[in-house]
Amino acid sequence: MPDPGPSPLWPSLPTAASHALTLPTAPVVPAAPESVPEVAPQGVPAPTPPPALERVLRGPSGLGTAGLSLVPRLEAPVPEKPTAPADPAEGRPIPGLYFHPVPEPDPARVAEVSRRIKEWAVDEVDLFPDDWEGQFDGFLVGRYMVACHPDAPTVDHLMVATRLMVAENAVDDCYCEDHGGSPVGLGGRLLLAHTALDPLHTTAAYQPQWAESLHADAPRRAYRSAMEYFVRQATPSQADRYRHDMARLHLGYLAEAAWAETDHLPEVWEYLAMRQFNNFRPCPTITDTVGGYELPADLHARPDMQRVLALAGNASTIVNDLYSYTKELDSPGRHLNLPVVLAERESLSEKDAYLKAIEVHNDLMRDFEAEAAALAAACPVPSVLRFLRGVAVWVDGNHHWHRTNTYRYSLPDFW
Ligand SMILES: CC(C)=CCC/C(C)=C(\C)COP(=O)(O)OP(=O)(O)O
Ligand SMILES: [Mg+2]
Repeated sequence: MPDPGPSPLWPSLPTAASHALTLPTAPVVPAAPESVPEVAPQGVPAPTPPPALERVLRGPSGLGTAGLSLVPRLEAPVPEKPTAPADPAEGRPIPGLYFHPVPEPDPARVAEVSRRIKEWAVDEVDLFPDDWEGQFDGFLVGRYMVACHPDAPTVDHLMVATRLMVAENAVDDCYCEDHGGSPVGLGGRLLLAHTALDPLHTTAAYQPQWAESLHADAPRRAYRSAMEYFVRQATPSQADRYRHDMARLHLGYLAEAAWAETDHLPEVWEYLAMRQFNNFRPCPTITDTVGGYELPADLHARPDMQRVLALAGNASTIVNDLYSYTKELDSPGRHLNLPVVLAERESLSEKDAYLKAIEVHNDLMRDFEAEAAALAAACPVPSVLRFLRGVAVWVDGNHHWHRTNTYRYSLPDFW
């Protein structure tokens, strides 16, 4: 595959902030956070931006602003042939995948987030039994979140994203997948867990039983606590956005489970529709909360913004399908992912299906970048620009984590 050349989104756009700095492109608007309810259990090429827009995207220039020149979004070296990584622990990128490398996440921040998240998991929510500790550590969530949110102003902001990420994975593992999960009865479990995010409002007689239920298992304890921290940092509309995205996620889990129960093999487009919901979307869409500012609700709701977010989530999620392919082949039963569905539905060899899935991913990435650039040009509001950049950096950080998490993922032997 030819080198993709400069990023079509914003050629040398600074994307990652030193945490000592505030991004200059959008004022940090610390809007009033949503209050915690008392009863809640406490809990291809895109258009080139015009010069003025490009200046905003790049941040300041001129004398004295060098320190504000944030880490650039690096270009993707796309190797024709796999190359052995300098350090085998770093993993290697999927040959032919279109992605942007990111700078190594700040090790001091990674260490602090890792320390604090373990403390939260063990002491605050009793997340896992002792024998799952290795898997918790191997998930490397501190590195993941620092890579995805380089503009977070403080470690506290990073922790908001990190707790949610851990909680989301706890629900997926314990309710849906290989830590006791099952499609049977999933709807009931997910709905009750969803009330940890979107509280039940009922009569005084029934409220206490509901509040108590949120402590009944690790996924609910994690959702309840992570959401409580989140709403302290988020505005009401940011919290509402997150609840909507999580409802989408749970709908996706349910479709996947229903198909597993009836042994239904979806068409490729049907699989892609399910995966648009069973998707990383709730993670990049909190980038403004984690960055300490707000993308106003009416700008978030714009159809062109919604399309950008769906494409970003879809590209990020197909990255997971590609990097987790061998792990999922080794898991019991048939685990759906894009290469598996392509192989079955389009009668392709495993290798050709995997290569086609890479192309699907690359098309999604390019569409995401083109649509984001078009939106930036059409609506050059500072919070929109910063948000789009935050989403793009999240996509890149997500790829970085998948590539480098060799504890969890390994590539198939297709090259
Ligand atoms: C963090 C978050 C919102 C996760 C929701 C859904 C999810 C776990 C993924 C999109 C990752 O996919 P998958 O379940 O296939 O994960 P692994 O391949 O097991 O890492
Ligand atoms: Mg997967």
